[in-house]
Amino acid sequence: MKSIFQLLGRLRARWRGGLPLRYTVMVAVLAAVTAPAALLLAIEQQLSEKSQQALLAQGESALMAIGSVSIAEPMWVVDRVALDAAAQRLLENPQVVAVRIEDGLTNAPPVERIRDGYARVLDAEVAAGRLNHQVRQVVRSGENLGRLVVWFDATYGQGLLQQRRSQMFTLVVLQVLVSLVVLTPMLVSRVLKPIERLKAQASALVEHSSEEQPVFIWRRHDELGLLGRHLGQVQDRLRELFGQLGAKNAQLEQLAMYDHLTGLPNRSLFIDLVQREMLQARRNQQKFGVFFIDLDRFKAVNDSMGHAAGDQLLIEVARRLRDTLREVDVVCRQSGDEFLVLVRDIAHWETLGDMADRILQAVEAPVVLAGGSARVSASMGIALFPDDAEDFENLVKNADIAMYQAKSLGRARYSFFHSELNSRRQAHLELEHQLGQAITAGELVLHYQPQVDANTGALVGVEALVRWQHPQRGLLYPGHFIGLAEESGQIAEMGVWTLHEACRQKAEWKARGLDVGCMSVNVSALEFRDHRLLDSLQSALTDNGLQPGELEIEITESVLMTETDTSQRIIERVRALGVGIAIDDFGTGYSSLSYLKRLRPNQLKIDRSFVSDTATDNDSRAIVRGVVGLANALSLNVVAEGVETVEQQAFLRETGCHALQGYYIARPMAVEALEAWMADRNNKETTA
Ligand SMILES: Nc1nc2c(ncn2[C@@H]2O[C@@H]3COP(=O)(O)O[C@H]4[C@@H](O)[C@H](n5cnc6c(=O)[nH]c(N)nc65)O[C@@H]4COP(=O)(O)O[C@H]3[C@H]2O)c(=O)[nH]1
Repeated sequence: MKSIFQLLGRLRARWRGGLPLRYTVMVAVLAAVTAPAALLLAIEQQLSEKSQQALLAQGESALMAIGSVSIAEPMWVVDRVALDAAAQRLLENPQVVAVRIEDGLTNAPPVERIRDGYARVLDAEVAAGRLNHQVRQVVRSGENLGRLVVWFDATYGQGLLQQRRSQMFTLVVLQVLVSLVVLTPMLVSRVLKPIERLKAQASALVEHSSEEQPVFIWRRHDELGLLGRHLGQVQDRLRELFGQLGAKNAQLEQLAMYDHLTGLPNRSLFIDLVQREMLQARRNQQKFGVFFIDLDRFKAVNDSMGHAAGDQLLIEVARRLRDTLREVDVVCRQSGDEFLVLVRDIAHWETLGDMADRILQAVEAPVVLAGGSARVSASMGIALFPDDAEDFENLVKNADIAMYQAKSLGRARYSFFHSELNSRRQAHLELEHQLGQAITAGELVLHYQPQVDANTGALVGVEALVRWQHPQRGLLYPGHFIGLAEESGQIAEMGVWTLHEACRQKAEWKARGLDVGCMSVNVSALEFRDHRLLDSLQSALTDNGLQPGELEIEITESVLMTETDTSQRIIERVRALGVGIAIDDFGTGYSSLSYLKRLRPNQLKIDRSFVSDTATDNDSRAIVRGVVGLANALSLNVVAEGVETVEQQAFLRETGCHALQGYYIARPMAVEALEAWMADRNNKETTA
């Protein structure tokens, strides 16, 4: 019982939730066919019952009338045989159960005819309502001859009705069946199947995927056909949109997972790959390495040759890294000029070292760029899983620390991670942070190194060299922080300060009648390409009232020789301000004589390395002679840097070098020391 209720409950829920359409249509067809038929049947029953009764009643009356007339003559002549035959005829009527003819003229016994089985039960059946009996007087010529009594079967009508009912029912069932047989295929083919097709078409739309879609062709011209065609159009449009979406998705995935410049995996994808590698390495008890690669001097190339060249360089480096590594290794561009490499499945430490060497060599080969060729190197840090760290962040952090170690050891090399490197890296970061505050805190100072006339020894200029008076570490030289400032971009602010301070000091000396000659200020590659340089120079000159020829900027040869058109434009503007140009470290880069002619600097500074070797190395002597000859030919001034000995001084004098700078003459000095040095020389000259 309980399960029946449950079933009913489920059916009700199903009904509420909606039957499938084919069942609904079948139910509707059944209801539409059977309900009118059933109604018709019921009404027909009602009507025929009433009309049947009336007909039977009429039939009984007619029979009584005919019967009484037909027996009147035999009664009159007392013909009992004829009476008996008449009674027998009446009994032939199926309604009639018994007939009695009573003679009222004679005392003759009545003529009786009773159907078998009713002989004794007539009165009881009448009492039970199953028989009707009717009495009719037999009259002839106004004389009452007797009575005709007939018992009729009261259930006779019911039987007829029942028979009629079954016939009607059979007809209705036939009609229902015929209707179903005719209607069902029609509904199925004209409605249900198209709806099923529409459903399949709509499902295909809902489950739209990139896979091949079924094609639905509609030839019908009714509403369903129209709907199908519309769905088809929607499907086509969707297919088109999905196609576009797929292409966009692929594009987005590429953007999200790969570096757009180099096409290498980006950091997100790299993290994913390293984390998978960790799972596998743990399972198989394997090791793998992570290289942290940072390009040395990339900033200088980028700043001096422009961003397009920088991009070109990165693309080339990425290609070389990819070519150098094995198929199984992964190289990713982490940011800017930093790359990460996942070196899978390593058997020995030496494997890593060999790979690192190959990478260093590959990166160091010259790269031909649009504005000339450039050379960069790489500093690399190597951390090993699981020895150095067991999670991605620490693994990369430790490789980064090792990379800094490689950088501080002189760049263009690799270094393995060791935990004590942590503290050095911390110190480095700390220094970078402190440098940001050093300018505002007034911790930067300038020292000045004299430049003297090679022949007379007269002071012709001073070079301003920056120092950092660190509150804890004492006086720091540029080697400790210029690279840091270039990497962090703080060099721009530092450059502006240096320029203004050097000009201020020059103006102060001038005001006090001290002639230090031309003031030379170093300008880094980044500052040289910065459009603010000209404003900075202009304001430094006007703020301090300096005249043309009193200020000179030193730019390294490599900076000037890249993007020479731009360099030339900058130099022309600098010159227009009355500021001189000296090419620093001359001879160390690739000098092109034609560019030198075009750029026309005021002065060449022969690099210290050549000067220091002049005592022992014939080549260096030849180079110095060559540079001096070249400068003379182009009417440029030549300053030799790093003069440390009297022999070097003598040689340089002999070559025709114009000015000398170096420890032999004087070290870079603070303002007071320089003033004392000048006073001392003046005293000596006076005494001499
Ligand atoms: N061994 C030896 N060295 C000598 C001798 N004579 C001079 N020097 C050193 O050589 C460097 C000359 O400067 P530089 O080539 O422009 O090279 C400079 C320059 O490129 C850069 N620098 C210094 N000050 C500034 C600055 O204010 N701005 C920029 N952008 N760079 C600066 O830092 C570099 C190093 O500067 P310092 O450490 O001051 O080192 C100075 C100076 O102390 C010598 O006889 N023997």
